[in-house]
Amino acid sequence: MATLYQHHLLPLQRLPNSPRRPPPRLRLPTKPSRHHNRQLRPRAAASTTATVSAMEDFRRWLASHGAGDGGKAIPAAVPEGLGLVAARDLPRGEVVAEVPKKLWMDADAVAASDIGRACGGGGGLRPWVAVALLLLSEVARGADSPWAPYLAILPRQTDSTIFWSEEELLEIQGQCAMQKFLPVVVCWDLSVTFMLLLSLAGTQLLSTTVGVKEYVQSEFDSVQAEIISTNKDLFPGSITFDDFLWAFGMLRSRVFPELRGDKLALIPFADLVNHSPNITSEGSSWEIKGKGLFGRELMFSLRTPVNVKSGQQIYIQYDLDKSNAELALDYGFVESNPSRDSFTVTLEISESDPFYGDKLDIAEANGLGETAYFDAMRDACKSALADYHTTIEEDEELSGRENLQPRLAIAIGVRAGEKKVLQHIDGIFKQREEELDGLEYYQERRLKDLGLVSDNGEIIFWE
Ligand SMILES: C[S@@+](CC[C@H](N)C(=O)[O-])C[C@H]1O[C@@H](n2cnc3c(N)ncnc32)[C@H](O)[C@@H]1O
Repeated sequence: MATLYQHHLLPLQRLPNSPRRPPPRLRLPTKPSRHHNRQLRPRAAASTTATVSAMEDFRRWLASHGAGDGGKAIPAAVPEGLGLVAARDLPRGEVVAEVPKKLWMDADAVAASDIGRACGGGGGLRPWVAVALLLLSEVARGADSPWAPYLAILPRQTDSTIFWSEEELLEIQGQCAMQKFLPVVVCWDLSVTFMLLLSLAGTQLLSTTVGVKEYVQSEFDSVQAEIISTNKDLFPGSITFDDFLWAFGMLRSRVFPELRGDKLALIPFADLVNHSPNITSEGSSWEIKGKGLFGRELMFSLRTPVNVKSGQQIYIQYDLDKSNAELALDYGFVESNPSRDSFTVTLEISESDPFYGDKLDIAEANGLGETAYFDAMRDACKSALADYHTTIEEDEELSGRENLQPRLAIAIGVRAGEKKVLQHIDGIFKQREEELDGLEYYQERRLKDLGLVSDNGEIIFWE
């Protein structure tokens, strides 16, 4: 336990957004954040009037570039920050936002920019790093940027766990006991997907968040050395890790999930659409199509997946497959839907184990032949459950309280979900343990494979 606890604390102490770090110097957008953690990135004072005028500028900018679709959706302040509100009754499938390619921040925009010129078209960079650098260099240009009205309405941060303080992150701690010695490698979630993995990997939200930040830090170190420090004209103020993390967080939370790799793009206006758990349709709510003369101009077209009344907010479904931990990491919210709960259990067979081959064989065949294995799984579940500082009942009581801070609500939602999944796994192993007598033993199965035992379990003698 002590070792595992340290495993989480060590990287956390090095978290780059620690309040001990000097404040970022890049002037980031001044849209007021509804998020409560102001330590990391103190924002410039911005009055409501400034926001209203920023929104007006943004709307004018959209209209002047032919974005929108007859003003059916209006960017507006909503409980989730900003969002799209229906200007009239909209039937399901109606196009609500059309955004021409010239407004997208994507690989082509990078190639056409000074960033692209400075690094050979930007093609050598990872797509997200290239767009992140474009975003930061355009922020650095201030009012001279062609995207200035869009940049001005971007949030300073979201409730994604990458923006949480160390104290906030520790609210979700607890799950590390699963990394103790155990005989087989198993990865499981509430949908009872049974997968076999052959390496040890901590997969819970806390360690994932730390891992993501370490990854972003290493990317930052490279671009800092190779691009930022050698192109002072593009980045006149210094770019800090916090700035780079902000750009990463914006991409992570705003890019439509299907726009991956070279297609990665920030689509102003369309990226204001918020998520609702009530939208359960699998199909995509958007498409890219040709418009104008000979369909030459590419247009990002967003549709409403359901009927929306005038004045109501337009929502889409971000991703039905994401767990609550992934939603918390990418967007900074969770759902109460239990199918979003997950706890990935990653255990390993030690290669020095004298029965390594046999255990691996058992694992690969999904064989469940040893009482010890069930005991270990059940012990691991209990041990992991004991590591949480609160019980499910306490979490439920806490989550029912009024005016819960959004990040605390996320932490409670994720850790309660993990515990429910652990209890579920424990229940399954308990049940299988009780059924053990009826299961085919490994030795018996191997003899059967060799044709030495009949289906009724009798040894076949061929002499
Ligand atoms: C694509 S942006 C949507 C526009 C965003 N609301 C804004 O103010 O710019 C995604 C972000 O919106 C917020 N968001 C979207 N759907 C939400 C929901 N159902 N609950 C809470 N926040 C949500 C989260 O901050 C998320 O990271």
